Amino acid sequence: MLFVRLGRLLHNMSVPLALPRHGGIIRRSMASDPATTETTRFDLLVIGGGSGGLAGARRASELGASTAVIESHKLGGTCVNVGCVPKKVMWNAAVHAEYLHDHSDYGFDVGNVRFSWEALKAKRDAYVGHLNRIYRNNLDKAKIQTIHGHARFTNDPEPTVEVNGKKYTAAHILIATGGQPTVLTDDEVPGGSLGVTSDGFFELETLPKRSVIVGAGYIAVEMAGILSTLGSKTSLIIRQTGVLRNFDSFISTNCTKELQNSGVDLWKNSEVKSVSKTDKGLEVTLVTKDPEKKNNEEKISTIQEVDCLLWAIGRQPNTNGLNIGEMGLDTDERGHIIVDEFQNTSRPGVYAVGDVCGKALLTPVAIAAGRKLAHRLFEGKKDSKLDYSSIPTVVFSHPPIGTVGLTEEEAIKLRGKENVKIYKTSFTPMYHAITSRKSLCIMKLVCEGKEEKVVGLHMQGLGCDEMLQGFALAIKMGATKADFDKTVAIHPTSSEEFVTMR
Ligand SMILES: Cc1cc2nc3c(=O)[nH]c(=O)nc-3n(C[C@H](O)[C@H](O)[C@H](O)COP(=O)(O)OP(=O)(O)OC[C@H]3O[C@@H](n4cnc5c(N)ncnc54)[C@H](O)[C@@H]3O)c2cc1C
Ligand SMILES: NC(=O)c1ccc[n+]([C@@H]2O[C@H](COP(=O)([O-])OP(=O)(O)OC[C@H]3O[C@@H](n4cnc5c(N)ncnc54)[C@H](OP(=O)(O)O)[C@@H]3O)[C@@H](O)[C@H]2O)c1
Ligand SMILES: N[C@@H](CCC(=O)N[C@@H](CS)C(=O)NCC(=O)O)C(=O)O
Repeated sequence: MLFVRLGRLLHNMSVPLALPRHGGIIRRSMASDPATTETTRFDLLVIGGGSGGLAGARRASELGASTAVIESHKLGGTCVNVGCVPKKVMWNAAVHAEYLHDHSDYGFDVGNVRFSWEALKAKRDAYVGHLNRIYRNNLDKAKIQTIHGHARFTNDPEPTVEVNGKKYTAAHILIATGGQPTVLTDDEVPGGSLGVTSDGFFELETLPKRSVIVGAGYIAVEMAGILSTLGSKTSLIIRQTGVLRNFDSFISTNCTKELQNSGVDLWKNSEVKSVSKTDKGLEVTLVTKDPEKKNNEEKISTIQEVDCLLWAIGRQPNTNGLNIGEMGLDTDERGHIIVDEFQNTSRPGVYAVGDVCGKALLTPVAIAAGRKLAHRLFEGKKDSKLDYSSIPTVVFSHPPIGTVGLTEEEAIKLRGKENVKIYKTSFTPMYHAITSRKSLCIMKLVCEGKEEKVVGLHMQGLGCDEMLQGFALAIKMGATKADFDKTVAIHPTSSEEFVTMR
């Protein structure tokens, strides 16, 4: 420990040195001399200051590793800057807008309520800026060196990274570069570049009067909900007949209906053919297939005066410019870095976590994988790895969706229909007993085997976002339907339905 403290002290002073540290690592800190050809050495070098990179770096530093984080943009990565955090602020605003419709049913006369997108955006951006500073302070407090710039692997024999002309290496290099929204080129869809992605959504200075969103996943559903609820006339263009097709079909079907019920103009079996700009906004031309017609008849339609066209069609890994090909790192067909269950890449001493690996693109997954890796590398916990099964996830739709474990379809495929028992219910939550606006709550338990182990839980309804974490814990612990039944209900809540299902 003495070595570690001394090492950190000297490191902070940026003094060239050769100091044996735990693991026999020699580090030379030359960062203050731009002309140097020397390579600065750490125990852990993290590329990407987003969720996975920051969490892994901070845990490694707590465990005594000299650590640096390289970030090309803003600390906090996608989640803080253009993901979960600003999205949740917008969702919260949309929930306010939804509840306004119920105020008179609950006896409030709120008069003429006005909404200012500009005021909301200013407060949201200030909060994000505050988080950027907190993350910077956290790194400084942990004595982690922050290197600003774009990292690129060099051709040195030992894995080495170059940033702004300086070289850095480490016993362990973690790639946590995340991803970015997929964009369509003008060759793929003429005029497609006139649209924005989720990154552009967070730059919108005013509430678009007319929005068109393309996609059927998390982001399309969440942003269609936010825009529509806040008052933008919103069309959602999907290629198939429902959104969230990877989710349990109960959820996919219900979410598709809820979007329509809430006023989103849904275009099924449709794709954007072209986009053009006019004086009054964008003109989005769609082609809609009629699956009923045997000859695959197509209909062409145009949505006019569009202020915001938003592509939400998936994300791709940030590996461009990293020079990983030269490093000999294996990637899949979509460019994600292939890792084993311990986050090892195909090159010893180089690891990857988070979105860049393409598996469960969620902040807590990146964080947990980064932390588990730090415990393995710097605490000698050789079995430390993230269990990727039964990861709970929430879609911030209206109402929200919570889901964990196997879908009914997956359970049947894996275990056979005869070994799967389904319990489900759908009801109007008591909140809506006295409101004219209604939304359903739907719940499903997927149970397996004679003991009816709960292997999947899926729900959409008011409060489902906050309801999921506890149930996810029970499922992780191996709860059976009998355990659910043994648990006394909490009344009057929606969650009580999960422990009284028959
Ligand atoms: C709109 C939206 C909403 C989301 N909502 C949620 C949600 O509600 N809940 C949830 O769990 N997840 C959500 N996500 C997903 C979540 O944001 C990601 O899973 C998470 O941020 C991934 O973390 P990461 O560390 O892998 O990458 P990132 O957070 O993307 O961080 C990667 C960092 O690496 C930097 N970088 C890239 N290349 C280089 C380079 N060569 N050199 C230096 N730096 C580099 C980038 O600038 C970036 O800061 C959302 C995503 C989006 C887009
Ligand atoms: N609440 C959260 O936790 C949260 C929120 C946002 C994002 N995220 C994470 O971020 C990831 C990325 O989000 P995402 O919504 O961009 O991707 P996504 O969830 O992977 O969904 C993208 C969907 O868009 C459709 N699509 C793909 N290409 C298309 C094209 N060319 N034209 C039209 N539609 C197309 C596909 O649906 P069809 O095949 O059905 O057409 C595809 O499933 C998510 O998977 C999630 O892990 C999480
Ligand atoms: N509850 C979380 C922290 C909150 C969180 O998830 N923060 C996001 C951004 S708002 C993150 O990327 N955190 C990285 C980190 O905490 O190291 C945890 O400690 O695991």
